[in-house]
Amino acid sequence: MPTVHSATYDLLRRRGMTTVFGNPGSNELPFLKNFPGDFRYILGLHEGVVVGMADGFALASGAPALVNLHAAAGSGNAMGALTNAWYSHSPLVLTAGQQARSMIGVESMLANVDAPQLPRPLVKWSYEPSCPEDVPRALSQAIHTANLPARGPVYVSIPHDDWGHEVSEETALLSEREVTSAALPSDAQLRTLAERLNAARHPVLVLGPDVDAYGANGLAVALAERLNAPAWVAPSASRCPFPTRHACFRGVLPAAIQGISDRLAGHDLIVVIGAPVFRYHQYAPGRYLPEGAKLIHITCDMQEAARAPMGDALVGDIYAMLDQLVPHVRQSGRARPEPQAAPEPQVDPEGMLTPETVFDVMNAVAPEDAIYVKESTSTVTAFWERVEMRHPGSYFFPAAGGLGFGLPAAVGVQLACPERRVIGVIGDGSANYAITALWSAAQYRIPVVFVILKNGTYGALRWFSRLLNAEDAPGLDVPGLDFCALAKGYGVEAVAVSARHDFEAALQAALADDRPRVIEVSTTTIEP
Ligand SMILES: Cc1ncc(Cn2c(C)c(CCOP(=O)(O)OP(=O)(O)O)sc2=O)c(N)n1
Ligand SMILES: [Ca+2]
Repeated sequence: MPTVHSATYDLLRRRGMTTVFGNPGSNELPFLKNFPGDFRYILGLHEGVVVGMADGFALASGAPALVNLHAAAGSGNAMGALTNAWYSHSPLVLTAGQQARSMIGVESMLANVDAPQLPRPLVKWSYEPSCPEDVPRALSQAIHTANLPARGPVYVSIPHDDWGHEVSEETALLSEREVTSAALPSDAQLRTLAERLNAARHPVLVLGPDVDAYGANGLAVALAERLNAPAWVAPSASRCPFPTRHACFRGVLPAAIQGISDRLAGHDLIVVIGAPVFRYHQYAPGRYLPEGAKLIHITCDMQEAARAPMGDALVGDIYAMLDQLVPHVRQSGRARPEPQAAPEPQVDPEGMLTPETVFDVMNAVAPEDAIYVKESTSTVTAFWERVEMRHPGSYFFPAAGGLGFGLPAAVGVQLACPERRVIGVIGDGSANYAITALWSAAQYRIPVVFVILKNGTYGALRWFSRLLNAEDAPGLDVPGLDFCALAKGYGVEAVAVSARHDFEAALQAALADDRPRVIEVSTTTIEP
């Protein structure tokens, strides 16, 4: 007779979920025993690293990823990383070991009291099966829930004395299921949408992370070229949905209400695709829309559509909708937008580099299909201006701004995409939230190039402190960090540089290596 243990591994195998990201406790050992030879376990030394690696892996592979955490304390450590996974529509299946069923009520050690409540509201679904026999079905429901639109993380708490229980032969039916969605508007809805685009005098596209997640970058280019319209990236960009040297490309919108209206002034139709409307950040009240503008929102997420403060919305599969829409959009007679001018090189002060120079060198040296995992908050604008990104899946940034994403997500992305090189571009503040990811990179020989921009401060907070008139706030500097010593302590070779040619040589050497490397670059601080 099959058991909960054998049925679960059969189900995971059938779904291709044979990589387990985890950090174990005693509650997890009955799940991990007799670990099948065709599975691999990627250990993270902190649950924030575990979920960050799984998040990068799921976002880059486009498939659900399995996470196995320790009960309450482990799941609690993962909540920061879950904020990003929730907003990036990351299909993570989090499992957490629970105390034995008879020991939960007395709240013995390692009991996850009221377990399904713990990860909310950062999961689509959260559950603890009412009996051992229901565990395989619950995991099947978790996998399909994570993967159906809008995709997102789910959580299943499993008592450790369930794994040996026998289950019915019928459980095998779970592994045969195919559950897919085909959310397409009606022909009439698509034609109405096309007519609005064809009638617009000055349309503009605002493209978000779900264009990249659905692999619809090429369709976004086709739409922009049909319309001869400028294409902005939606604010707080967590992915790159459009080639950044295309003539229509205009950069990333500011994350401020009035700032967006100012940038889009003069357009009569704003078409937002694959992003919420909008992921504002700094509080800068103003008009939601420029004078005379209407907004249409195309999204895979009904919550995004429902909560927007203005405009019309259409919910469906981003790729399928654009694929059906583009042929109905007439070729515009407007002139194609002019490409943006390349930014001027910066002059570096003695003994350090400007982030702009770092990015100019990175753009010159890195492979054209490199993948960037970014988490240096004050250098985002300079990065998008100077580093060219052409292909889908080229950029990942924490979708909720929850730091501690960059280092582990870079490891997960590289694990998912061994054929491309991953470069982590991490601030010296952010690097500390999940620094133990370096250990996992070393242990599993995952050749990420970690570039740590060392400006000795929380640069973005310096800017915010001026905006919020709190310049005397304490705790905004991070002096005295030695990332070479830290990296070596976790088994990763590292070098510190402060001159252009040294950084260039170090980056070339790191890209030629099949082991992870850290490059600590002394940089100035720039105003975001
Ligand atoms: C988990 C967590 N803690 C604290 C913050 C607050 N925070 C912090 C601490 C920032 C500074 C990051 O500094 P950095 O060195 O990584 O990058 P820059 O110097 O380029 O800003 S930006 C920001 O929002 C956060 N976003 N997430
Ligand atoms: Ca910094």
